[in-house]
Formats: sequence, C-alpha cells, structure tokens
Amino acid sequence: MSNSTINSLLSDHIGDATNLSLWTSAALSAGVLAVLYYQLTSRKSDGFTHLPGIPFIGSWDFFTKRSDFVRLAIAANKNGGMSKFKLLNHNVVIATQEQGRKFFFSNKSLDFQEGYAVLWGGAPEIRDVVSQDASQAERRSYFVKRLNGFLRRERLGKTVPQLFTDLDNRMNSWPQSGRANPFDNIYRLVLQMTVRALAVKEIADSPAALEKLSELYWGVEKSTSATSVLLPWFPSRTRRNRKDVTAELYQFLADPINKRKAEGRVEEDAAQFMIEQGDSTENMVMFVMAAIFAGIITTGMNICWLLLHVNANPEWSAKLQSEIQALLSEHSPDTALPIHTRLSQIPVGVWEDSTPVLDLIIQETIRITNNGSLLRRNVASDVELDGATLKKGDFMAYPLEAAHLNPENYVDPMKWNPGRWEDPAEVEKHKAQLTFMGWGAGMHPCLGMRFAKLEMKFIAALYTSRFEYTRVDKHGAPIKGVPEPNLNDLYRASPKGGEVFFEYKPKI
Ligand code: HEM
Repeated sequence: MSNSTINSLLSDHIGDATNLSLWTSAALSAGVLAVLYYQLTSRKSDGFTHLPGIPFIGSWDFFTKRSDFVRLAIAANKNGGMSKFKLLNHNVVIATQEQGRKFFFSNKSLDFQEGYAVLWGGAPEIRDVVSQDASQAERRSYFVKRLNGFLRRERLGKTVPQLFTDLDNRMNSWPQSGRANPFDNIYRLVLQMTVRALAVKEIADSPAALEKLSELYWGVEKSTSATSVLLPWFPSRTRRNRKDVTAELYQFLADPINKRKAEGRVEEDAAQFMIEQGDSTENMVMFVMAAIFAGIITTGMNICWLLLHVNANPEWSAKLQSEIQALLSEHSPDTALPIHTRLSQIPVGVWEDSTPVLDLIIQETIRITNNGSLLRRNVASDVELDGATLKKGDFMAYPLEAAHLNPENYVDPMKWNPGRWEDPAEVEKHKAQLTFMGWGAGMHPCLGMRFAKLEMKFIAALYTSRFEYTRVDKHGAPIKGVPEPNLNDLYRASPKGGEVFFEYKPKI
C-alpha cells in the first residue's frame, strides 16, 4: 500500500506527482508510513477485526488496490466475524461469511444508493452538472420504469435487426484480419449496442459521435480518484476535471435531444419514447448516462473475458458453434444470407430462453470476472450482527470474490468450467446459499441482466461466426491458457501480466 498510497494522495492534492523527485517521495513514503501505518490483526473488543490504515485518513488501499485489500478481510474473517476499516470519518464493515452475506443482501436498513454515492465515484453524476429536485428514490423509480419499458420483449425484438447490422458494420470497419485488443474494440461494440437500444439514434448512427462518447466516459472514469470520491468538497485537480468532463458529457447527450425536440422531428429510438412521454431533457440524460455506464463497464469486461475463455477451451468452443448452427438451421436456414442477417432472424425469446450453452458460458465467465465489492450504508438504527454492532451511518461492503472464488463454494475456483452449472441441484445450492451473486441478489438484483445477456450472446455469436482467432501478446507470441483478471482494476478487470490480443482472420 505504502508508496502508491502516498503518491496518489500527493499527486491528487499537489497536482502533479512527476514534480516530486522520486527520492523525495520514496523517503516520505518509507519515513511517514513507518510512523503512521498501523496494523491490527486480531479481533477487537468491538467485535470486529480492524484492517490496516493510516491514522486520520484510513485505508486508502480500498480505492487504489481494492481486491488486494479486501483479501485481507477475507483472510481475517475466515473463522467468523467481520472486518472493519476507516475511510476518513467513515466506518466500513466488510462481511465475507454466510451470515453477513445474507444480511447484506436482504436487510432493509442497508441503503444501496447511499453506499455507492459516498464510496464509489466511477459513474458520471448528473448532480455534478444540473441541480435536481427529485429525490434519489424518485430518480431510481424513473430509471427502473423506463428501463423495464425498453426491455419489453416485443420492443427489443424490433431493435434486434438494427443491433446486428450495427455490429456487422463495426466489424466491417476493422482491418479484415490482424491483431486487436478485445478490451478496446469489443468494448466499442457494447457501447454501440447500448446507445442503439437505450439512447439516441443520432449518436448510434455516427461512429465519430460514438468515439467521442467513449472518450467522455473514460474521461469521467480517469478523473475519479480516492480524493474526488471521499472529499467531494475538496477543490482537487481530479474533481475539477470530473465536473468538466461530466458537464461535457451531459451537453453531448442533451444536444441531439434538444435539437430533435425543437425541430419536432420524430425518430425511432428510446429517446423518442421518452420525448413522447413528456420526459424532461435532464431526466432523459440521467437515464442514458446511467444505462450506458452500466453497459460499457460490466457488459464490456465480461464479454471480453468470455471470448478469451471460449477461445482457450476447444470443447466449449465446439459446443457454442454447434448451438449457433442449430439455431440458424431452425430459424434462418437460407445460407445465402449474410451471417448477421441470419442471426437477427432468431427470435428474441429463443435467444433468451433456448441457448443453454451460451447461458452456461456467461454464468461461469461472470463468476470469475464480476468480483467487485458491492456497497451499502446503514441508514436506520444500530444493528447487532455476528457478535458486533453495525452502527447507523456505517457502510458495509460485500466483496463478491469472497463467495465466487472461494474453494469451499467452488472446486478449483479459478478454473473456467461452465460444466459446473449443468447440475440443477448445484445451481439451486448456490441460489439458496447466496454463493453466486454475479447479477446481484435479494433486494437489488440487476435490472439490466436480460439486456446484458442478449448483448453478450449477440456479440459472441457474430464474432465467433465471422472470425477465427487466437490469443497472443502484443508481439504476436501465442499465450497459453487464460491469465487471471486483475481484480484491482475495477473498470476492466484487465488480464494480469500484460495485455492480451486477438490475432484474427475471417472464417472462410
Ligand atoms: C454483464 C453485465 C452486468 C452484470 C454482471 C451486472 C451485475 C449487477 C450486480 C451484481 C448488481 C447488484 C449490485 C449490488 O447489489 O450492489 C447489479 C445491479 C444493477 N444493474 Fe447490473 N449488471 C450488468 C449489466 C447491466 C446493464 C446493461 C444494466 C442497464 C442497462 C444494468 C442495470 C442495473 C441496475 C439498474 C442495478 C441496480 C438495481 C437496484 O437499484 O436495485 N446492469 N448489476
């Protein structure tokens, strides 16, 4: 923790870490931390194991190396109980065992929005740009209502041909064959689909506008730091950037909506539906920002990992191809048609309910990849839990890796093995014990799951039908197996040990 923590603090507060000579920062890190850093490993009288941190500041590693940090809690809680750490004046409790997990997902005093609003700064926040009269609950209910409307089967069904055309056009815009980083070009496919299905046609139609949108999103992410999250009032360099980028993003999304409203022009897209419902531009932009954010981060990282794993596993790759071939033969037998047209003729209901191989592959990929920490805040009264008191105002975190990568729950947990989901009894067991929560659980299950699964299925089907590919490093040397995801990288879970590329060429 030491060097990076101090450096990130300094770079954020002072403005530019490169202005500090290396020896100064190293001396500071070693000297200051030797005095300030403390580590408490045993369970204390308040019933919690206290995790290491810096006095007054707390455990900055929760932001900078989250997975490494939560693994301390997983180890500390192994024989029961929960861990606790400080972030400035906030207490954060990490539950990793069954009792804490069940409480985390079902207790009504734990507030979802409050947890993320204070402890997670990755999403662009509309309140950074325009003042909002609506309460958080009202904004959430608006978001849920609109999302559910857009995900109705008949509505999605009408969009499917356009989604496949978009995907095919994007793939046509790549060099016919070559080496590409999936964490770059596959992410862009997800953005394209999300904007097409849940946002504004004017942007979905324009590769340049999509590129700009992607730049703005990653701009918000890059401008997020521990300081901007924990000290939102602090006029740091990153905070100013974040506000500026969010304001630009807001305007970028609002402009085409306002223009269309002013011209009275009618298009066929999600924005049009919202305009016809009389929605304000602010609400529409809020919806689009949140939907796109959920889309490009989680769906993006999971589809990249899915393609990596499938490629490294000939058995599952063959099963996937035969599932796709069977669907094509049944629903679009004319082999003279282009593959994206044929795939688009498979009904949405079939994609959702009759693709068992894709379902297993997605489930297993998410178990290994989707392992961030979920967050809540106790907004009600003090609660007794597992021999300790979770006070009103305390935060709670549940690291998904505590369940998903635990050898007590999954044999050989780092092995990608979709077959482990074939036994219905096993699936039921994980459901009952809450040991698979890749799509959330209890009071806050993922509301975009159906759409995210469709996006991953469409991309997997079209990409693997169009291309042959192998996994290589940046020099083109083949990569054995599949690296582990770096779970400290909250936004991409990028491969440990360096970038992985796909060397691809068209299938004949
Ligand atoms: C592979 C892609 C995705 C994965 C693995 C995923 C996973 C999750 C998980 C684990 C949660 C629970 C968070 C918690 O309990 O703290 C969640 C919640 C949520 N997800 Fe997703 N998600 C994905 C894609 C999407 C997409 C594309 C959308 C929307 C377009 C979406 C919308 C939501 C919403 C609105 C919630 C919050 C529900 C609530 O407030 O109760 N998700 N998701």
